[in-house]
Amino acid sequence: MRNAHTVEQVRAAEGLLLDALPEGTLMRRAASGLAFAVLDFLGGGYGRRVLLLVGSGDNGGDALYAGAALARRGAGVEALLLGGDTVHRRGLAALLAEGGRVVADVAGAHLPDVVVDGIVGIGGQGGLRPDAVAVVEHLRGVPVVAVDVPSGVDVDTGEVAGPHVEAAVTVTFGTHKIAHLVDPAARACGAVHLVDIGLDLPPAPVLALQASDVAALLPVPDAAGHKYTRGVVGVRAGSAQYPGAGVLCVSGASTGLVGMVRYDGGADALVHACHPEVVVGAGQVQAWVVGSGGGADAAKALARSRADGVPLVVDADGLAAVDGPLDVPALLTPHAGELARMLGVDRAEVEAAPLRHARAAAERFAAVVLLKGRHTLVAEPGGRVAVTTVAPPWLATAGSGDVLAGLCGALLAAGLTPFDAGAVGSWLHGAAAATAGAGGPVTAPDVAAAVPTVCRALLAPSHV
Ligand SMILES: NC(=O)C1=CN([C@@H]2O[C@H](COP(=O)(O)OP(=O)(O)OC[C@H]3O[C@@H](n4cnc5c(N)ncnc54)[C@H](OP(=O)(O)O)[C@@H]3O)[C@@H](O)[C@H]2O)[C@@H](O)CC1
Ligand SMILES: Nc1ncnc2c1ncn2[C@@H]1O[C@H](COP(=O)(O)OP(=O)(O)O)[C@@H](O)[C@H]1O
Ligand SMILES: [K+]
Repeated sequence: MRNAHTVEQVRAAEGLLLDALPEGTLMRRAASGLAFAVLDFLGGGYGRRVLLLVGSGDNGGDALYAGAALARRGAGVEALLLGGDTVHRRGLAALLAEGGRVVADVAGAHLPDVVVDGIVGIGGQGGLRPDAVAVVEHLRGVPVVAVDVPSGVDVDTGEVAGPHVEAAVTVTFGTHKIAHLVDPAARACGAVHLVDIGLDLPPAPVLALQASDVAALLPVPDAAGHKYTRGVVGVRAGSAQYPGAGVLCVSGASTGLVGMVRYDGGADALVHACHPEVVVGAGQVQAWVVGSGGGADAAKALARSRADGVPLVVDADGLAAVDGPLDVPALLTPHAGELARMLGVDRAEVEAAPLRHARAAAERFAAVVLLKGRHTLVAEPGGRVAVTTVAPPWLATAGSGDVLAGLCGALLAAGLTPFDAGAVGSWLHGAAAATAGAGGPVTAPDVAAAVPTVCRALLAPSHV
């Protein structure tokens, strides 16, 4: 599991350790991990030119101590102090003692091989300040290693208020922060490298499942069971207008993770032709998937499915009929445009603050909300959020959302909670796209077809 904690949680954990350790221990651990990451990025230290951007706080202190270590390894290290008269004094003394130097500005100077962004970390408020914006703009094109977070992003929300640092690598300490997982800030982090500094932390409000977590949650058949004990998922998706959505939703449901798939939508001839294993017609199910390509019939399909009292996945056209708290366990699967309509806001507002809007929708509709995107968010009422980070951008292709809805429905029918079904389903979906595409394009049917291959790899002994 990759855990992302809030600034408040990190400060509390840091406070406990600070009392127990000699002064400066945590910063030395952080700076030494940072220096190794910069050396790794540069492929060595000797003869390399490093520019430190140093703010007024401990984030700047980390950069200065790391700069001292890099200077000791033969790098030419310069520091631009952006905190006015305030700077981490001992960090600066360490840098100067190793032959580093302070520069007054960067205009006209040769560009360095790497910039170390120690402008601001978890103590940051608001976006980058104008002096820092000008410097960052001037250095655009030079790779940046960010200290803890790229300066200018909001650490606890993943939002960005304006110009901010775009890092090639972010080196963080103790635990991930929410900005490392949640877009748009996550897009500015580059590769995130975590340095263990010994913090003891409580459960994280935001997490990202890793392969071993998904393997542990995957429903596997009981040796003494039969198809009904594995669960039956019902699909009410597709219509005369959008028959393909019904087929794709069924293809996501019918990847072998449940004992049976029923289809009760408006495209039964095509679904039956494409999926002879599917039973056509209404009947008893453990979960319904409603709405993908459902057109005008989606509202009725939702009402019928709710009346059954079983857990639901509600997608696409079905979402328009969700107007208040749901009375059955449910997973809603909007993209940003659909979530914006549900909340009565603009799509751009959702894209700028996906975490805030996914959490707000989870409270408002009393359901788990899976907000699709580059980093898909799965938010449950109460605030816990899973982020799926494994999907390649090729997955943004028509119909792949229908596959996801069916896949999540199968996991619900197999007995997973709506939160786990959303987190595991979106992980399998992203991994299937990566497997099927192997670095190149995929279509929605390719994604569904690759799900069993992904599951097989997860169930191999190395993952269990
Ligand atoms: N916690 C841990 O476990 C460990 C933490 N460690 C490190 O400490 C870092 C946190 O250090 P921190 O608390 O000193 O805060 P930090 O981010 O340097 O900012 C401080 C000052 O910046 C200023 N400022 C504010 N907003 C700004 C802006 N937008 N743009 C520019 N300046 C801005 C503001 O001062 P002001 O200018 O307003 O007076 C504020 O007081 C953390 O990220 C990690 O790197 C590791 O060493 C070890 C383990
Ligand atoms: N940039 C991206 N990187 C990775 N995955 C993406 C990206 N953009 C969209 N996706 C994924 O592509 C899928 C598209 O779903 P959706 O918009 O519902 O398509 P459709 O309605 O055509 O089925 C979602 O699973 C979403 O998370
Ligand atoms: K920083």
